[in-house]
Amino acid sequence: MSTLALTGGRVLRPDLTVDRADVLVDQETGEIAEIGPDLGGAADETLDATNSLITPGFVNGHCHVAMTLLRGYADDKPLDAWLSEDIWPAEAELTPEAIEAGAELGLLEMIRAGTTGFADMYFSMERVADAVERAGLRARLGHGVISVGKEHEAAREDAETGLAFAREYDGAAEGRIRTAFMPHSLTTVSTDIYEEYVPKARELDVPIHLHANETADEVTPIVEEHGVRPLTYARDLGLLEPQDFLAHGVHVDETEIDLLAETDASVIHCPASNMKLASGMAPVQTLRDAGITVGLGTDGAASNNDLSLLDEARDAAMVGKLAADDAAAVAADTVVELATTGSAEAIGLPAGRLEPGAPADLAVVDLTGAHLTPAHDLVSHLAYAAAASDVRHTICDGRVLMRDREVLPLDAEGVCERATAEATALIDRAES
Ligand SMILES: N[C@@H](CCSC[C@H]1O[C@@H](n2cnc3c(=O)[nH]cnc32)[C@H](O)[C@@H]1O)C(=O)O
Ligand SMILES: [Zn+2]
Repeated sequence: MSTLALTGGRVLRPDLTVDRADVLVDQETGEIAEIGPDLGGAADETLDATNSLITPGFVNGHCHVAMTLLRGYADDKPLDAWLSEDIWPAEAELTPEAIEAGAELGLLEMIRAGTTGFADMYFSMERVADAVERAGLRARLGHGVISVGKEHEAAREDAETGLAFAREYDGAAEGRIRTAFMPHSLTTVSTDIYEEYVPKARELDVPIHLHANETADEVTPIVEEHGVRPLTYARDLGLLEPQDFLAHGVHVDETEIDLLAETDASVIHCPASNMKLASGMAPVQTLRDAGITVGLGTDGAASNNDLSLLDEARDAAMVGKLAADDAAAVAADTVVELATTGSAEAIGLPAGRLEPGAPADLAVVDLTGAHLTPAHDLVSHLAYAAAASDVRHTICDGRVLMRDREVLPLDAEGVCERATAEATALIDRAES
């Protein structure tokens, strides 16, 4: 077997305790072979982890990775106006080449932030899948289906594209890519499309992922049109199976929380996007207390405006306390779990865990920064003080994706140049 050893560091165990140990990775299976003292000697390749913490790789439960092209293009507006006045007109000019360039930029950023897995909803997803295959991460990918503003046949075609992608790409990139059927939201996809396509997605046995209960403006029309709360409507459409996951879940009432707990569907909390678009605050502590699986997502870079799960963890803790009016709510260990195993479980990808036999999806965080000194509690540092730029090495499926801040599978300079050129041309087309 070919082996990789991470030596001289500390490891964050699944019970969130920390101790000094080396980690030996079997690069053929992509799994952790052994954790213990002095494992460097016999390994084929070594990564220095001195003064560093080895953690499970971070998992981004909800993203639109190619939206890096629109980072900073339109800010400071609520969801409705932001999408309809700025984002959708610009997205109408996207080409498959632009999406691939934007996806590569996002993947570069994610690797540099210690992210090893993510869920993504966008279009031209075969180009996103190509970029993921090259970059080496794991992903749950789906074509975002929208019917609003389209003739019925055009909406059906969009849904067919979504099904075809889910069918053809599940298991791609040696199994690192999994798929889902991804209707955009409960208000942007019509009831008849749901009625026709949810059963078809079930036949493929892929999860369903959608935006739900993100803003108060989305709740009212559903209650008015269907006479029930959005998640009751979703359940009636067959949308809340255990493998399904919803982005946001900000405006959920008690009956909807009960429904999520009963059905076992998961919620991806996106605190930065929710704060930036002033959508509201998800009741994260209440969702967790109800036994609901909660993950953490950045959403797209245009509503965040970065793709760092460490930032997101800190935001989740801060806003979670405010929402619960309780400083003890959404504590440090909770957000570290949300950013790793919580997201992985919600989106149905294997999670990195510091134990033998687990996938070697790892991030190595440099602890020498002034902002991480002293080191009373490393879980606290991950939750409240560490930044994406502290991540030294990133490993996914046993392969080193970043070594000492150098991203190996991608040419960082070329990726940034291409993305800048595509983003500039995109905005020129959108505004001409
Ligand atoms: N096939 C669709 C594409 C949908 S992709 C998913 C969409 O979600 C949009 N989006 C990004 N962030 C959010 C959010 O927070 N809420 C709702 N939609 C979002 C994103 O801009 C993109 O248009 C089409 O032809 O338009
Ligand atoms: Zn989104």
